[in-house]
Amino acid sequence: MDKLLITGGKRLVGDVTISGAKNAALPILCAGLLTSGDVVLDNVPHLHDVATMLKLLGQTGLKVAQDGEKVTLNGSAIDKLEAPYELVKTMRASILVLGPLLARFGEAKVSLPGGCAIGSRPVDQHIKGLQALGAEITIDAGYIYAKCKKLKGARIVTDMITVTGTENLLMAATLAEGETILENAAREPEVTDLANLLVAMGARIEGIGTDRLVIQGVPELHGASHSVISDRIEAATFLCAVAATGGDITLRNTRTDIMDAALDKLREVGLQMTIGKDTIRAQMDARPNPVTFRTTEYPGFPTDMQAQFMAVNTIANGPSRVTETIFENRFMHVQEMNRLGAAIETDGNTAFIKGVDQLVGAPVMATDLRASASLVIAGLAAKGETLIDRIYHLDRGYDRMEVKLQAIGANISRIK
Ligand SMILES: CC(=O)N[C@H]1[C@@H](OP(=O)(O)OP(=O)(O)OC[C@H]2O[C@@H](n3ccc(=O)[nH]c3=O)[C@H](O)[C@@H]2O)O[C@H](CO)[C@@H](O)[C@@H]1O
Ligand SMILES: C=C(OP(=O)(O)O)C(=O)O
Repeated sequence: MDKLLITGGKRLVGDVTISGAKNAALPILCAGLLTSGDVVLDNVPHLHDVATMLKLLGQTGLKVAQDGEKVTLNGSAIDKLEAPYELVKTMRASILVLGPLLARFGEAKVSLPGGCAIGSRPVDQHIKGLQALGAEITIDAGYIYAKCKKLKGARIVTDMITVTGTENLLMAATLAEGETILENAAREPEVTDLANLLVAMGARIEGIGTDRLVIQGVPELHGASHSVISDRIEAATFLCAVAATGGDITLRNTRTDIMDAALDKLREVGLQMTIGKDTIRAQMDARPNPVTFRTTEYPGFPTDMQAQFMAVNTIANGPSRVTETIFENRFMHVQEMNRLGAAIETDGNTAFIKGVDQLVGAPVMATDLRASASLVIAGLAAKGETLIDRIYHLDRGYDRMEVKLQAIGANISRIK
């Protein structure tokens, strides 16, 4: 199992090119199931989750051609309407094949994803929404069996805002008969990116970017080309890294208009930023200021940045408070950060961080994707060596993070 060895204390200086967003690429790849035409994608990140999704899609009979960041999908010969447990268990986003397969072929069998390190993460809203569209759904032996003659448009109000739930229902509704209204829809930029691709494929969607999506179903969709949006979480992760270590970095291929909540907090931290059209130059020469925040749905502060900001707070010049409202168990990094000398206490969904003068390197264990990234940030700022175990979590969602960090001066290496 690969590990990362970091010797902390280096300032980060240089350029980082941000990759396409994992959370946009995964639903967008599933949109390839909706048509027999070619879906030609660019800016697809090199991630384990993308490789897993391509494997899963390939097993359905979807043809996949990959050339670097370009991926071409062709769904003219899909014959296996299934997502098996072996793949779903390694990547929850596999649930995103359910809506498209059902809408186009009238049938799907998808393993239930189950919980994960950050929470129980049920998919009841995906199921409830598809049932409202007329699907018959049964659950047996860990699998969701979904069937329908033809999905029929309906008004769906989800109990909570769900990102992949919105994406699944949106994809299904594009091929349903008549009008579907998705109320309480997620407004995350990754949902918008998917919706833009669907429109390019011939879908009729109004309200893109709002919490009310109105879809007029069409009999079929056609092929299209699309470039996946830049990863706002990867970009903000590198900004947190330089806020913790000090330095002067420039991010390229960013989308600064979809990062307001994180950028506001980074300004409060003391990071000096010069924002260009698709670049951010970030300079830091002082100890970070502490920032207090609570995670909420977009456009609020993203839960996927909570752990990385907590890493910055551990060495800030004062106390801070972090409240996690999206997932019930997303503080697994706290104990590991405390092993590095941080002073964090938790009470329910709130963490109280003191801010210490210096972290000290130690062996730690990554428990989930963003927890891994936060430990990398903490390790870069710590004195001495930090060895991070179980970095397969990091590889799920960051495109060669250690290579990008090496290029800006970090002392980090992968141990096989
Ligand atoms: C692949 C992808 O895009 N993953 C992102 C997506 O995950 P994901 O789409 O799984 O997260 P959701 O937005 O669905 O989850 C939000 C909350 O709703 C709950 N819920 C959700 C669906 C449902 O049917 N029932 C239910 O109870 C979840 O347990 C959670 O507490 O959005 C999260 C919240 O921004 C991000 O952290 C993930 O990085
Ligand atoms: C929680 C995340 O991803 P996933 O939904 O794929 O587990 C994440 O990207 O931080």
